[in-house]
Amino acid sequence: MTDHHPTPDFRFRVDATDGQARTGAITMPRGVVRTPAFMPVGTAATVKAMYADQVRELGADIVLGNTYHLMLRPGAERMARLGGLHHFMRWDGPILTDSGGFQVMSLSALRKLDADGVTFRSHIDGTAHRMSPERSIEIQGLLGSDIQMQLDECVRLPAPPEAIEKAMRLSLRWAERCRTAFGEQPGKAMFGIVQGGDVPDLRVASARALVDLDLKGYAIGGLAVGEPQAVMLAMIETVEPHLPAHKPRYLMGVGTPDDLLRSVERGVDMFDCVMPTRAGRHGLAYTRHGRINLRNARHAEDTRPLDEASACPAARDYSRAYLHHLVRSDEILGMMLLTWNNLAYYQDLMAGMRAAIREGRFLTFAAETRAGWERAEA
Ligand SMILES: CO[C@@H]1O[C@H](CNc2nc3cc4c(=O)[nH]c(N)nc4cc3[nH]2)[C@H]2OC(C)(C)O[C@@H]12
Repeated sequence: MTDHHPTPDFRFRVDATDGQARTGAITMPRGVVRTPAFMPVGTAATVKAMYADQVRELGADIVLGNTYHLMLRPGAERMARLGGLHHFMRWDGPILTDSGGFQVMSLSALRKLDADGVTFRSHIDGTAHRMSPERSIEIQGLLGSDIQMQLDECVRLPAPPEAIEKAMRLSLRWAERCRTAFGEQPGKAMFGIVQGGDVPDLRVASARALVDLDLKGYAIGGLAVGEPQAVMLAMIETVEPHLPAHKPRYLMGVGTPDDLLRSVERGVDMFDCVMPTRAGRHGLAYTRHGRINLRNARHAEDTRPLDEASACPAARDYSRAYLHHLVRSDEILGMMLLTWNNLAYYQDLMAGMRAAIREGRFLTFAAETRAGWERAEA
């Protein structure tokens, strides 16, 4: 496989395909993102319970930050005065930032959306804030983001088709305004976000209109909001043929290990999800043998590690009995070790997919991976 090095501009290369699955890399000044890629979520300038060095060592090339959280605390202008998000959190690789619209609608109180943006009150201290497409891009620039997301409106499903269409068209207008505000930034990218809910015609219209804007990458939004996996997969299948093969596809907020396998199979290149980190904090371990709830009493005297074959110390060097004890005791180390294990498992899964696609055995890899989850624990 051709090795990849950072490049002065933003470039995406597909090295191999297997069916619709692709593997390659995004190269940019701050580093190389091997695809398919999973981005650990670093919402408030930290991947919760992890040191940035650990996140890098377990194989993550890029992390996600959130405009909504960082504009409220510590503040976009303050972050710029402090040298930007990379310096602040000691992450020197690429960072992708979400634009804030989704988080405003899912986290803030008293929000009002209009044609020019969204007005809302902070969930932290109740202060009033205004976010327009231009302000969202300005904030992402102040943070120093390498891949900036357009401001969009994500409608919660189920919703009437008229509401879905209205939000999709607003998001298209905001995509144009974000592209204008972003301008030309050679080593960086602004991605559009395909909306359209669960209405195929609206999904296609959204994708085609965004492709006409000739953006550097395309996200599929409006999913992973509680809809059945079959609906999510159907929307990927609907949108994928209308997205250019030579640009990255990013499925926002996804997902479980099974979601990742099925979405990569359908041509998705990038993912982010709070699942591995959030589950780790709640005592849940993702492993090759499936998901294990360490709170369960059956682990109380189990001296085996989570996975003796793992390169991750959290998976290899600690007994399930100890992890059970930490979780039952609400010890901070329990959250740390299970977060570490989960992120390492997710990165191992992505690395396994990349190799399998290169070797033309993706479907076999997927089947073997699922079989490993089914094999009931001894
Ligand atoms: C497993 O954690 C829950 O699953 C949701 C992740 N699902 C998700 N879908 C998304 C869609 C969009 C979008 O359309 N546009 C923009 N800009 N960003 C988005 C971000 C998204 N993340 C989390 O969101 C809640 C709060 C529902 O719980 C988490």
